[in-house]
Amino acid sequence: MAETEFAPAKINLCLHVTGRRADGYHLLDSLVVFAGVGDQVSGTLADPPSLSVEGPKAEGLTGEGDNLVLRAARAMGVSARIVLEKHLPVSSGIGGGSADAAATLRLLARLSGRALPEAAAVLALGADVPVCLAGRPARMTGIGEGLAPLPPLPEVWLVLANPGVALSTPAIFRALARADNAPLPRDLPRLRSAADLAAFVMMQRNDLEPPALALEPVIGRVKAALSAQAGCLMARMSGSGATCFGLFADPLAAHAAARAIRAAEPGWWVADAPLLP
Ligand SMILES: C[C@@](CO)(OP(=O)(O)O)[C@H](O)COP(=O)(O)OP(=O)(O)OC[C@H]1O[C@@H](n2ccc(N)nc2=O)[C@H](O)[C@@H]1O
Ligand SMILES: Nc1ncnc2c1ncn2[C@@H]1O[C@H](COP(=O)(O)OP(=O)(O)O)[C@@H](O)[C@H]1O
Repeated sequence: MAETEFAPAKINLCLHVTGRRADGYHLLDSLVVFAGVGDQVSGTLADPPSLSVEGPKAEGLTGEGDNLVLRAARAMGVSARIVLEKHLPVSSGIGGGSADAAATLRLLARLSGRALPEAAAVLALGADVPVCLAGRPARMTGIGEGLAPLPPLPEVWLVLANPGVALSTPAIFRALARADNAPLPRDLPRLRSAADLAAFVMMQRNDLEPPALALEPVIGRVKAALSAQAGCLMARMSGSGATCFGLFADPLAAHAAARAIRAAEPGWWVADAPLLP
């Protein structure tokens, strides 16, 4: 029987780049959360393995061997017939490929009864795959292998907007002016309300935003469109872009904001969803 796993969008509420390793990978200090919008990975055990990609964002992604779903299946050593229903825009800073890889690992572990791969093999799939596999709000450090769970966060809604330009993660890291930026505060304050969370996040940064903005000035319009919506507490770019998020205390305001942006910018991908606990 086919089983399904949800692959939620990953949002970097803040992303401080604090160093660069000898191999070129960057050290990060990031608050990572997940939104109730994402892809779906379904499958059954089958030989030979196969992947079909469906859904509104399937275009541009093929069932070829370099798809992160198939790479994750190979890391599990499990042969399955898999269907990826793609809803998240590709190369957009919300970790769609990493979320798909993590969902595939969970799915195939469930179907086969096998253990998940070792931490190093999970990280080798992508720096964002460990946090996506954990699937809980976390402070992410190292290149993505350091994970500390965050204390419970307040109820908050996210509006995500992407202008339809794909940004390559390595290109954005290459364009970063300096890698030795200040980390997040050592101790995070207790965040009791959406307003507390937004006020704290607003004092932090996404160090990848300036290079992304330089390459794709439209990101400035995306952030401005989110910030201009009634009830938007703050807006910022996620990951290496170009998706930006807005934080909202009120789900109706978030929904109205998403509808308004969609109406004004029919070419953009826009979603509203709760922050997942
Ligand atoms: C920037 C972040 C922030 O969460 O998110 P996205 O923008 O991809 O969503 C991640 O670190 C991306 O993770 P992921 O997309 O899995 O990256 P990988 O495939 O491992 O790496 C792609 C390339 O990005 C660069 N890279 C990635 C991670 C990192 N900590 N330092 C880097 O310098 C390297 O050039 C690497 O070759
Ligand atoms: N299942 C997948 N979904 C999205 N991208 C994938 C997938 N498999 C491989 N990729 C490749 O991974 C790269 C990064 O994709 P993605 O995870 O969407 O970026 P980001 O982490 O910036 O949101 C793209 O070049 C894409 O072609």
